[in-house]
Amino acid sequence: MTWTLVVPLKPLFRAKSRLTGAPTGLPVPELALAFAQDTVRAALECAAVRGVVVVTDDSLAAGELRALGARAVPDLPGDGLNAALAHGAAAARAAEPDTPVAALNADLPALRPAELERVLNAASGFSRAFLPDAAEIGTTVLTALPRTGLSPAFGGPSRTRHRASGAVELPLTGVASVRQDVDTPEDLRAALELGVGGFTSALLAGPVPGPGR
Ligand SMILES: Nc1nc2c(ncn2[C@@H]2O[C@H](COP(=O)(O)OP(=O)(O)OP(=O)(O)O)[C@@H](O)[C@H]2O)c(=O)[nH]1
Ligand SMILES: C=C(OP(=O)(O)O)C(=O)O
Repeated sequence: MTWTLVVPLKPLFRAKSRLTGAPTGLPVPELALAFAQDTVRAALECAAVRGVVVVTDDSLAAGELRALGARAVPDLPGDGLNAALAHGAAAARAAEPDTPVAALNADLPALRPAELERVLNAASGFSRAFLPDAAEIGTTVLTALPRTGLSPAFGGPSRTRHRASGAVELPLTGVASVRQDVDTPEDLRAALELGVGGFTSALLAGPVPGPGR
């Protein structure tokens, strides 16, 4: 079974507000874009993924993520995260009515394709399933089989809401890269320990000094 992933991304100028003032000293919008690029690139390298639909109103991010092979669609006007996910799932199924769909956060810079494949393969046994984030409060992946509504309830303590909605919590170990979302400077440290992808690591390494500098 191969999945269409729906990746929501806020406009970069308001994304990742909890990283403002982080010791990296880097502009937060640049970090948010690099996280999304690493997330989408790893997702597209996953053998269980047939495509990625990014939902974003940010034209710069849409262009960069299309360049990696994702499809990008704008948000519905004024609706927020869960509406964006439902809209992305509908766009995916308008193109491919029988695809299973999975919401995936855009802030997983350490994501490893093989770990994502384990999560999606485990999810294929349940009509709806989810993976809690590393903090065990939120959610990083929510899945729905063909002809099943995604019914996303993301935002803050979404683990409890997804469980209450009937989605099955996947009891997996060894998938830390799929669970490590980055909201705070502490999360970024944890992601760096796991090993982040090339966009984030290049940004954190800074520009290569030119001659005479
Ligand atoms: N398309 C879209 N994506 C959203 C929206 N709100 C949040 N997201 C995305 O959903 C995921 C979780 O978002 P949040 O935790 O609310 O926001 P964040 O930018 O990650 O972090 P904070 O600003 O620190 O809350 C991230 O990938 C966001 O970019 C929205 O209104 N539209
Ligand atoms: C929106 C969510 O994530 P975050 O931890 O980024 O707030 C969530 O987990 O539902």
